[in-house]
Amino acid sequence: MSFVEYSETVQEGDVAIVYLGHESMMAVKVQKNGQTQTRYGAIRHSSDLIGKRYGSKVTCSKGGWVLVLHPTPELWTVNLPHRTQILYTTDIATITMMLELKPGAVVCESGTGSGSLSHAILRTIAPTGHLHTVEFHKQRALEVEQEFREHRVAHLVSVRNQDVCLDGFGVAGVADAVFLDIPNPWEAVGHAHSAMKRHGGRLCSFSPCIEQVQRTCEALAARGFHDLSTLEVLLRVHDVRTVGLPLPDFGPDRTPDPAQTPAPPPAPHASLSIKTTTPPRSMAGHTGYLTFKSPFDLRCFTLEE
Ligand SMILES: C[S@@+](CC[C@H](N)C(=O)[O-])C[C@H]1O[C@@H](n2cnc3c(N)ncnc32)[C@H](O)[C@@H]1O
Repeated sequence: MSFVEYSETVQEGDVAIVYLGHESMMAVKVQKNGQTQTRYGAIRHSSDLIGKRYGSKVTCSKGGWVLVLHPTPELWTVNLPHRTQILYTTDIATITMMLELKPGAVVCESGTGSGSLSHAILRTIAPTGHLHTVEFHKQRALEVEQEFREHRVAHLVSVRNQDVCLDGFGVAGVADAVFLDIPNPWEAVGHAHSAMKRHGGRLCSFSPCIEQVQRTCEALAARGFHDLSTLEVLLRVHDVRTVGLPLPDFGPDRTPDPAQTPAPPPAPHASLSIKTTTPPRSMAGHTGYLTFKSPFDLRCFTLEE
């Protein structure tokens, strides 16, 4: 198992996702003689997991069953141990698209936080790209490094335990894209500029507050970044369902019938069954503003030296 390569069967040392239901999953480190308790009873790793195909149903000790799933960055995002606030898949998808991430890309990121975005970046830039990620909290940097090893993506990422505003990303002139998720991104704009390839690249900064966005835009403009755009991603998921629509009753048919037979009475409570969608009654609200050096700029831009 690796987060960037699919395997057919569960092996000792894998991180598998145990799926009890859409709202109930957990990441499990598969260990010889290990056990995991669920509300359906225990799962014994040696007999119930190791050697089973990913996607299999596994029966727990109390008779209920769960599914054992191959990990993906999306499943990791909803199951990872939270050490910080994290980015979720709706924002991550937009960031990936707007930064034009693809296999082989070199990306700089700070802060690493809980590694939610990092895993999605790694899956996208594998097998030949590289992520340089900077986290100034020592324990968080160590823990995420350990996870990258366990998820077998460590060869694609360098974790640096330093302050990105003071010490930058530790690389110069290599990045196709830079991503910032720190409280004071305007202080890291100069280092983002130095990390990028000389012929340019893409930048995104995530901030929850509009005052942070304003300061970041000022710093970006002062550094020669142009065509800035800020967007907010709000997802509305509509419910697709079947509804019954009552048919109107227009009374008996009064057109003359040549056969003089009385018109049949309308069917009582006639209704039509159709598929339709209903908008959500509530939805996830604001997460943050994403400020980009806009990819809609068709000119090839050159960073000012
Ligand atoms: C909100 S979290 C990032 C979450 C991450 N994007 C994710 O999806 O898991 C912000 C992280 O930035 C780190 N941080 C804040 N300022 C920093 C700086 N100047 N240099 C490096 N890391 C910094 C914090 O320690 C924290 O772990």
